[in-house]
Amino acid sequence: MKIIKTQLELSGYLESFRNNKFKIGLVPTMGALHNGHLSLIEQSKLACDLTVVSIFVNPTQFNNSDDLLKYPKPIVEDTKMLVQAGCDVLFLPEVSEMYHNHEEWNYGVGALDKILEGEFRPGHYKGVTQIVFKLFDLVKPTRAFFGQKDYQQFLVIKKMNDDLNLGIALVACPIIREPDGLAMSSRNIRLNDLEREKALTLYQSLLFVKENYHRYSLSELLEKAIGYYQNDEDLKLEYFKICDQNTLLDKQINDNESAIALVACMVGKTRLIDNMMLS
Ligand SMILES: Nc1ncnc2c1ncn2[C@@H]1O[C@H](COP(=O)(O)OP(=O)(O)OP(=O)(O)O)[C@@H](O)[C@H]1O
Ligand SMILES: CC(C)(CO)[C@@H](O)C(=O)[O-]
Ligand code: BAL
Repeated sequence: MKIIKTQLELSGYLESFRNNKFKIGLVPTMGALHNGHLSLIEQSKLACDLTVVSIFVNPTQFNNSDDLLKYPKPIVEDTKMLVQAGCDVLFLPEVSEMYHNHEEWNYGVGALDKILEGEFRPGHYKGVTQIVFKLFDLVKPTRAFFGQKDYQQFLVIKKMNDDLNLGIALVACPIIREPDGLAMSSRNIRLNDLEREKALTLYQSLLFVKENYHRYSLSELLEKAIGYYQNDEDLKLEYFKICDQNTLLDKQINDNESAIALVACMVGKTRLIDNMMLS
């Protein structure tokens, strides 16, 4: 595996592959890799001739400085995992390599920026689109692979890809879970044993809503789902919503048309998100 730290070296390295019409797959990550990330790499290796994984803890998408400071950075373990997974190129830039001072980014994310993650993490998607645009522009991938765990992020990136005619095939990959159902996340390692148990509430409440989607009205479903989080001081629910899969606007009726339940919750000091398709 080739490890590259500068944009100049990466674009130079990729040029001959591009000229030879190699299909390039890009898997953008923030590191602290787990099986969720590896599943994206696997998909890229199946569909592309060369797989580039980026590890970059992007400061502009963090609205909480403590969250940024505490973000895990186990680069030695990550590198080993990437070699084992058959990654071809690891792009590992410093912050100063990706940003210069007083840089502006004015792509408007629109309505998706005001709801759910956009509401609770102001400026988050501005930072995500800023870095993903840079990575797309640099790597010029044929395909880019993202996890459905960050479902709203996928819709935001899809919109940018369409709005700016970037022409990249975007692939949404299923959520990889621990055996008990907890969605894998780099932030899970911050949970203590008790919090790890309580974190399962996200999966359990989503599963309840999926299994009972046609049994109760939407308001009853939401009330029962929110009930999972009540009376526990370690769980601070930010939102539990049942939305249309395309717009992420609240569903009005529980029909069979593209519904998704999404949740964000603080478990102790760790913020977790999860979601589940309902139809
Ligand atoms: N459990 C998972 N299954 C599938 N894809 C995942 C999973 N977790 C993360 N991903 C995807 O991996 C890519 C990189 O995500 P990232 O590096 O932020 O990892 P993460 O585990 O989501 O970390 P965190 O949620 O703590 O920020 C994203 O496209 C994300 O959606
Ligand atoms: C897409 C991404 C790598 C951009 O920093 C990040 O938001 C993530 O890991 O999901
Ligand atoms: N996987 C989303 C990255 C973030 O939480 O900032």
